[in-house]
Amino acid sequence: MHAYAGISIVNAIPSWYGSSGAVGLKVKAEIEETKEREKEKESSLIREILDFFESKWDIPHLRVNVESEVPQGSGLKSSSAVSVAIIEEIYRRYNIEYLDPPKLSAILSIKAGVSFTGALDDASSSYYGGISFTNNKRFEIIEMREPPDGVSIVILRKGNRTNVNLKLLTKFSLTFSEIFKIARSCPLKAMSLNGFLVAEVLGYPKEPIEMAMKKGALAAGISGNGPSYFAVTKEGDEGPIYDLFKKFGEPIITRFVKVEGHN
Ligand SMILES: Nc1ncnc2c1ncn2[C@@H]1O[C@H](COP(=O)(O)OP(=O)(O)OP(=O)(O)O)[C@@H](O)[C@H]1O
Ligand SMILES: O=C(O)C1=C[C@@H](O)[C@@H](O)[C@H](O)C1
Repeated sequence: MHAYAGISIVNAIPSWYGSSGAVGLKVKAEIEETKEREKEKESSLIREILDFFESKWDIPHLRVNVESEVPQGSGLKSSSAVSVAIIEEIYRRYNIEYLDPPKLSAILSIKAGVSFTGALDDASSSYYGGISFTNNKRFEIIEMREPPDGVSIVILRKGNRTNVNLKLLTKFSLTFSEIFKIARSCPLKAMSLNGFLVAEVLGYPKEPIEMAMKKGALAAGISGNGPSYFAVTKEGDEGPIYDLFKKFGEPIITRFVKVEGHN
């Protein structure tokens, strides 16, 4: 099964309220049965998911193959996409019905230590497409919404996040919960506010965001906990932002993904 990478509208770490938009970069996961698992080759997240299923259901040992269009440690929701895709594959293959894949992904991501809040916002957009609004503390999807039409997204993919002090974000919980309220009526505005604040607090350069806005982007920011940047433009207006981002790395142009639903 494939799931989607995503960009942040509101980072949930400070206030537990999060919002994420699915984009057309895919993460595919396939499972195959194996005699022995090679646990030392599994990422902590994959190990947690396989251990969970083996402990609860009588299923064979599995090996997971992941093909991803986004690098790990990029802030582009790779971990949530990998986990919802594996969970869905296992459900389908062994006819298991349990929690919705995004909810189970959130629980197992916390257990695996790869997420603070479980990132239900990321997992929901990754699995269903569209834009998610979630309360991660309550494992609650508040709303799944269609993304805006007629826009393109230019992403500056950067991987291998180095140590950033995510605890600093929690000092700004009130501001982020206000940004979440703004996101409910104006996701594009919230993306930029979130992006500026995340960059400021975590110490990422704000230049790519500021310059993208000056060049006419509708929104720009940092995704997740960084280090990837993105900008939203009117369809057809990507050129100047693409050229700008090219100065900082290898940009890619994509679109929001509409709500597809797997249910
Ligand atoms: N392609 C992958 N294959 C296997 N495991 C992965 C993959 N991507 C992520 N993971 C697992 O998820 C963990 C966290 O991933 P990562 O730091 O990439 O999160 P992210 O989703 O990019 O970040 P953010 O939450 O800021 O968007 C990794 O340490 C690894 O255990
Ligand atoms: O670890 C987490 O809980 C999160 C990480 C980032 O992707 C955030 O964007 C997300 O909202 C929550």
